[in-house]
Amino acid sequence: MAVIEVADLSKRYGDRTVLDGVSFTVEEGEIFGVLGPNGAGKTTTVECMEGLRRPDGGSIRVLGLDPAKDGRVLHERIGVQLQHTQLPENIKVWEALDLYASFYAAPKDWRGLLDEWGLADLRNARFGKLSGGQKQRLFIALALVGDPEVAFLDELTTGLDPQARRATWELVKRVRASGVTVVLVSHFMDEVEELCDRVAVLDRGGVVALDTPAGLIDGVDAEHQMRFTLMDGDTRDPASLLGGVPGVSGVVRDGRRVTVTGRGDFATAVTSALARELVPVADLRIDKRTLDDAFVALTGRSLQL
Ligand SMILES: Nc1ncnc2c1ncn2[C@@H]1O[C@H](COP(=O)(O)OP(=O)(O)OP(=O)(O)O)[C@@H](O)[C@H]1O
Repeated sequence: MAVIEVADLSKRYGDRTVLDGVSFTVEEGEIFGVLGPNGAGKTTTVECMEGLRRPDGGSIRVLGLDPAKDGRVLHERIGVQLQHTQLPENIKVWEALDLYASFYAAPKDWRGLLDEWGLADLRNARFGKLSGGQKQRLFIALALVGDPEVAFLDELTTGLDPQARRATWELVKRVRASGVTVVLVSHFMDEVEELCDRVAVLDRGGVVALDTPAGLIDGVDAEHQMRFTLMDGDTRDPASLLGGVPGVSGVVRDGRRVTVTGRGDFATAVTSALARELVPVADLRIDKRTLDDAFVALTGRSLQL
């Protein structure tokens, strides 16, 4: 069942169009990624879904409600972690939770959230003293204090070190496991690959692809490589053995190391050819295609900053 339906969304700032014909649906219980480079319109898109910005065209339904008209009712059913959420440096963790709980008619008991999100020991800590990872834990707890059906998490891991990022990913999985649908805004490929069930790739104000991360990667016909090592004393020429294998576009030998470049499922065909010709090899490696390859194929640019 779709919990969010966005159809033909458009948004202008002054005479500048930043969203033009954006459409997608988010299904109940999924982690849905909105991926794109800086300025692509990700935050504008989610803030229209949250009722924080008014679209200029198109329609949005979140839990069957129009965020622009039913904002008050919707507010009770969604949780929002804004990209630039800030709290006073001096506010204590429990005070922040208590404050946010007061925004909702039927909030969760925030004492339970303290335990659930590993904040119990920090309940009297001041916001300004928390580490980046601890702040994100608090922001997630704040987004959940209203007991939402949908949580919007915007650029959750920007500025965190790798360990804190991974820890935050586990938290996002737990949010979903607790039955909350998650809309995750990100410009990190690895994050989206790890967390999202489906992804809308935004570029220059439009959706350029909408698929699972694996589907996006499989849809890319980018060249990639496989490498292996020939046995000592094997003098056969790999280029003549493998040059005609379907999908292969290049074979380079450097000593015993061989690198084969190709497209599609050429690696399976190469492995079969090696077996057929009774060529034993070692250290066989196939370079993984990534979501970044998919992004480059879709937009002509890399998203890696
Ligand atoms: N209130 C505003 N007034 C004018 N221009 C704006 C406003 N908000 C955003 N923009 C512009 O609209 C474009 C889309 O911004 P948006 O924040 O939605 O993109 P984004 O994909 O979320 O980018 P980022 O990853 O940098 O947050 C950008 O060029 C931005 O400068």
